[in-house]
Amino acid sequence: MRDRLDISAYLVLGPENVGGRRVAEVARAAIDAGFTCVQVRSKTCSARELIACTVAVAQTIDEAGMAGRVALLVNDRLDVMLAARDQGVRVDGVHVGQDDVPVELCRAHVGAHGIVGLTVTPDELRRYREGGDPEARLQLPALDYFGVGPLRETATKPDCGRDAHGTVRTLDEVELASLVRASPLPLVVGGGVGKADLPMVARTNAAGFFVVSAVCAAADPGVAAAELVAAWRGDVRAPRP
Ligand SMILES: Cc1ncc(COP(=O)(O)OP(=O)(O)O)c(N)n1
Ligand SMILES: Cc1ncsc1CCOP(=O)(O)O
Ligand SMILES: [Mg+2]
Repeated sequence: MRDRLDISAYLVLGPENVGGRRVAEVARAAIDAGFTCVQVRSKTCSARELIACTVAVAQTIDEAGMAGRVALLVNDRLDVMLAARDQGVRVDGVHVGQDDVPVELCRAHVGAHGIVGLTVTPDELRRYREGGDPEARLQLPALDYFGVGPLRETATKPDCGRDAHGTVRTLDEVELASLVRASPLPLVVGGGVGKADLPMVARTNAAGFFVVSAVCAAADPGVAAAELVAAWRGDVRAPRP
């Protein structure tokens, strides 16, 4: 999976995001619409619930004929990823934050062909660059991509980008483009992202966008996902005057 990872249209979701629908059903709608990567993320589920949810999404990806083409990752929980794999389904890896399980340990358990993604702030990203912090640069071989954000404040993760004074630091096109240029790894951008943002995100040459609400809170997640994919690909034509 490492050599063909596609994080261009990346769905992050868990039971608390889907408004009573099944996580696997929402994931399937997004995959059918062209999403390329799915991350199971829950801050409310027990480990057992998260394992069951991950297994269900893995089965859905398999049923869609996309196993090995649409990557399936688990947020934060290396143990959950391993437990789901133990049940015989394909789970490609984990996405972790700076305070989660260390990336070298993730790599050791995910395996040489698995996926490990890491969240960085703009300041943290500087540590991974040439001339930056040597300890951070040593982590690079364990990693496949960086997640950055937010584009705007989001209720899904209210602490994202918030500094010690409580101000949310958001990214604009100029800063995002400069982060993409400086990054030693592909960057995926999320946090408050909607379809109207995607032409701008695509112009920065980011590897992709990630969303929770734009798909999970939509009345029809499949339609919303298809509109996001079209906007990312630049298929959306300006309305006739
Ligand atoms: C693709 C992607 N990027 C960033 C995050 C945020 O991860 P983290 O900082 O660990 O915060 P939580 O998601 O655990 O609240 C992400 N999940 N996915
Ligand atoms: C997981 C995560 N990491 C940074 S913002 C975010 C959630 C983005 O959610 P939404 O797409 O609903 O704004
Ligand atoms: Mg985390």
